[in-house]
Amino acid sequence: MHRDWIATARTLSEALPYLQRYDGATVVIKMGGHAMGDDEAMTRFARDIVLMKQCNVHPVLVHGGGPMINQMLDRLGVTSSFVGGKRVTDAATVEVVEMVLSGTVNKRIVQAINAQGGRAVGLSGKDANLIVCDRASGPRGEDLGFVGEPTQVNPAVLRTFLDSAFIPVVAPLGAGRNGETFNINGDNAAGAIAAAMKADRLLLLTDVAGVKDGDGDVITNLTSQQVRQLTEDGVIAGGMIPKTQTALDAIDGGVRAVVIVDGRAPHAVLLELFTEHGAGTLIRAQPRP
Ligand SMILES: Nc1ncnc2c1ncn2[C@@H]1O[C@H](COP(=O)(O)OP(=O)(O)O)[C@@H](O)[C@H]1O
Ligand SMILES: CC(=O)N[C@@H](CCC(=O)OP(=O)(O)O)C(=O)O
Repeated sequence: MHRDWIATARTLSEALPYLQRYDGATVVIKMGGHAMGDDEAMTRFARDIVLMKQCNVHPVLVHGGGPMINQMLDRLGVTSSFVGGKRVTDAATVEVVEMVLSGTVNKRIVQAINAQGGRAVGLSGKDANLIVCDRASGPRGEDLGFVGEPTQVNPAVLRTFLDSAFIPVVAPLGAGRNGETFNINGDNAAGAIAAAMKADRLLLLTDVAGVKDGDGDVITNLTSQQVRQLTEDGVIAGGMIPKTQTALDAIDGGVRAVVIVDGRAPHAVLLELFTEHGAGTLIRAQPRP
């Protein structure tokens, strides 16, 4: 029994250098719909976020919710398709997307954090013009309807949260210049916010252990150059393309490092930030010295 207590104390003690390294840091965390899991997993995630904030590491949460949007569209009998990893979004679909993301999904996360003693505040990219968008188009110039490409991010509202106990939770919607509402891919929204805030870390929580090589093994460290090569070789494909592209854009935009990590793994965020057992794939501009 005593040995267990000592092991627990040692784990806490070993967190000190990480707590010092991240003191006052801004960490943007994107939680994909597939990574959200059941209520127990959500509670665990929420507790980790509250612990981070308590340790003076400032989380800015951005969420997805693709599977939840699909469920609601099914219930309403609306079909939707994807081009280049983005949902083709007509006027009726964007109404459903906003309802699900800003409503159900956003408030589920907000409530989970607040139930753990945090003070989460839900926002979307439309609040305070946080994310202003132009129309995005597909890889071959396809019309995607109301899908937004973030062109101007105004993070002032998020900065006010950094100096307070509040934890912002952002739904990936954007404001158009002519009053439109735009649906933004969650990874894109998180990357744009992380770059605008010059975040210390961007964590992309997904449903795989990290970026895998040709043999299916997780690559723990990648440079921007290696990401470009693996994409050219077709090893990085499908849903991993927008994620790694977001990582490169964020690094070009001044984010120090991006980690793609398995959000289904218990305490993935804590392990990544506060222990030497960082999981997933770390992408940075230069290789580690
Ligand atoms: N090299 C790779 N390493 C890991 N996953 C990859 C790779 N290439 C393609 N993928 C695919 O990318 C998917 C992750 O993207 P996606 O499903 O869009 O995630 P999310 O829903 O979390 O945003 C993985 O489930 C996997 O099928
Ligand atoms: C334009 C676009 O594709 N938007 C996404 C927004 C949600 C999202 O990104 O959800 P995940 O992170 O769970 O995939 C969509 O409509 O599904």
